[in-house]
Amino acid sequence: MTGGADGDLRIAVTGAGGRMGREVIEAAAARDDVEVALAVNRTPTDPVAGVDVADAARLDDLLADADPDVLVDFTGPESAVEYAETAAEAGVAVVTGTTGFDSGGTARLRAASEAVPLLRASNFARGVAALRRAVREAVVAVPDYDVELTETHHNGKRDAPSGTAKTLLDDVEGVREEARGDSAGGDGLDRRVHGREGDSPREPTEIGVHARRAGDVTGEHEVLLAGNRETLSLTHRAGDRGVFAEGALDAAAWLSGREPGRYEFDDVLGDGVSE
Ligand SMILES: NC(=O)C1=CN([C@@H]2O[C@H](COP(=O)(O)OP(=O)(O)OC[C@H]3O[C@@H](n4cnc5c(N)ncnc54)[C@H](OP(=O)(O)O)[C@@H]3O)[C@@H](O)[C@H]2O)C=CC1
Ligand SMILES: O=C(O)C1=N[C@H](C(=O)O)C[C@H](O)C1
Repeated sequence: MTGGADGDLRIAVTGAGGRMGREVIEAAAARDDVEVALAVNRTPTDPVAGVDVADAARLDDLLADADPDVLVDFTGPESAVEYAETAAEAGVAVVTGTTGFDSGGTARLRAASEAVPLLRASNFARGVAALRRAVREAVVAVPDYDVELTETHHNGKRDAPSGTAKTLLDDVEGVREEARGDSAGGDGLDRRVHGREGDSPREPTEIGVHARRAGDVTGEHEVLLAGNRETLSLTHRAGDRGVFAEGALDAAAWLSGREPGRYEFDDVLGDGVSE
């Protein structure tokens, strides 16, 4: 790990007043290898875990003053892109867990990653990394089974389906396309069906996607694979947001000092997902 004079990783946190921003600052406070050099928020926010929160509109000047190693972002898709571009101009690496990017936002993140290392992940839980592997393996084993994905989140979540759901769907489609010999690049036969209504039966190439929003559920993802005489259900449940914050800090520590480019959470975990 690279970092400040005493060897600590120095991070900047955007969205410091949000659910995840607070969690990241609290997780950093609980570690002795990470220092929060800067915390910003769009709207005025009281200190978080003793860390003052500055105005995000001044991010460029504040980055120049604080000179952090990595910017850790959990905000919204528009702000995440703007913050990543500001960090790239300042030569600061970026970890973003924000979800809901459109193709334009994704392209701008890619451009930012030409200047600095940028790691984007829809989910920083190690269990989700394991779930992805298990799902890919299961789909290889039963490529003709029906697949339905259900995700459940708290009632404050904006984007649907979740970023993790989209990642899992990409994984399923990639494996199924390969099994069928479809051309690579996501133009295969599979069709995502969001919810269901009407009177026609399910097509084999449908992948059902169901997004539930209720109460304070941190985050649950279930991939159901079903043949005619058996079902296989693979499920991850996040117990609290600390699991995401810890993963994001691990990613920041791993990313600091790397070459510019795009990175994923799997790069951090290597061959294993255990702590
Ligand atoms: N990858 C992962 O492991 C995880 C990813 N996430 C993702 O992280 C993101 C944030 O989630 P969460 O913390 O629950 O959300 P919150 O709504 O609790 O917080 C959002 C934060 O982002 C700021 N923000 C939102 N939109 C803008 C904008 N347009 N300009 C500037 N600031 C903005 C808010 O500022 P303000 O206070 O001013 O409103 C707030 O600080 C989501 O995309 C979510 O899906 C969440 C959990 C885990
Ligand atoms: O908004 C959330 O809360 C979460 N968002 C991420 C997603 O969209 O997949 C990760 C996690 O499920 C929590």
